[in-house]
Amino acid sequence: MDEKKKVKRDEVNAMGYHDREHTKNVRDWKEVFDYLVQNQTEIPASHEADDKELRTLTNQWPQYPTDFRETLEEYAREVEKLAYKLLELIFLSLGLPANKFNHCFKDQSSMVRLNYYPPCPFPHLALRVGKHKDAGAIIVLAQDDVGGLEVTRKSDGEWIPVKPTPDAYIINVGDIVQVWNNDKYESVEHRVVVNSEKERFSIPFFFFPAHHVMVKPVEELVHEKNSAKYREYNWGKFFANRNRSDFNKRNVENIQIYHFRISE
Ligand SMILES: O=C(O)CCC(=O)C(=O)O
Ligand SMILES: [Fe+2]
Repeated sequence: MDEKKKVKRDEVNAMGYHDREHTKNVRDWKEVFDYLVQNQTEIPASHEADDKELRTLTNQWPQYPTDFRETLEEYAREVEKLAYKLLELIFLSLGLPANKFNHCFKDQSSMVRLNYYPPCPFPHLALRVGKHKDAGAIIVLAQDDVGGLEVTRKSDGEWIPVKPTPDAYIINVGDIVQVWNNDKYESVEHRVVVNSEKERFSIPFFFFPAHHVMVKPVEELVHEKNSAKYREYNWGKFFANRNRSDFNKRNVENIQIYHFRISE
């Protein structure tokens, strides 16, 4: 049996290998291996608001290659340090204490994803990853030199390719940072377009807080001229809701932070 099939994810444990992800209910052209930064992590068992049950996710590691686990765990530890640093710089830039939100990541639900995008013979019919905004706090993305990542330009909504820069990460602000700072730094909409000839690898690190964290605009930033733009929401439930289409295509729209927007 393929080594990857032995660590295939299932309905109970979302970690490990899979090749059937959907973004906004459309199947993506890729294979994925997901692992948590904290080997065991609690998340809500369902997206239902009044269901308090938790589920423990555990990493699944293949036996081969033998140094796979050790290498990836070390990678996660190092990128986690960078993510904390970036978060601290964001808060400093807003005139707030650098470590203001570090406690939210004590029981973090952060994960790393290894993306393999095979060449796609039907480039007009598929996307490697459909358009979306990343839900977490910060995303540290490593990619190879193939390209395909695109972001929307705010002024006119055009898709702009992000040219790969050797040995550099792409840093994305996620929805949580956007809500914390009340829209000062916005999470960008992005997608990955297919390539009919070349395969592509990318490794995003998703910096996610603990499931119980309630996300809302930081009080110090909210005042008469800058009223809170979002109602408070629970991270774990948001994430569980977002992942509802992981296994099956659904007819529900994905949850987005604008669903928590306070109308002016
Ligand atoms: O592969 C990439 O460059 C980005 C993937 C992505 O946007 C995601 O997994 O959220
Ligand atoms: Fe993304």
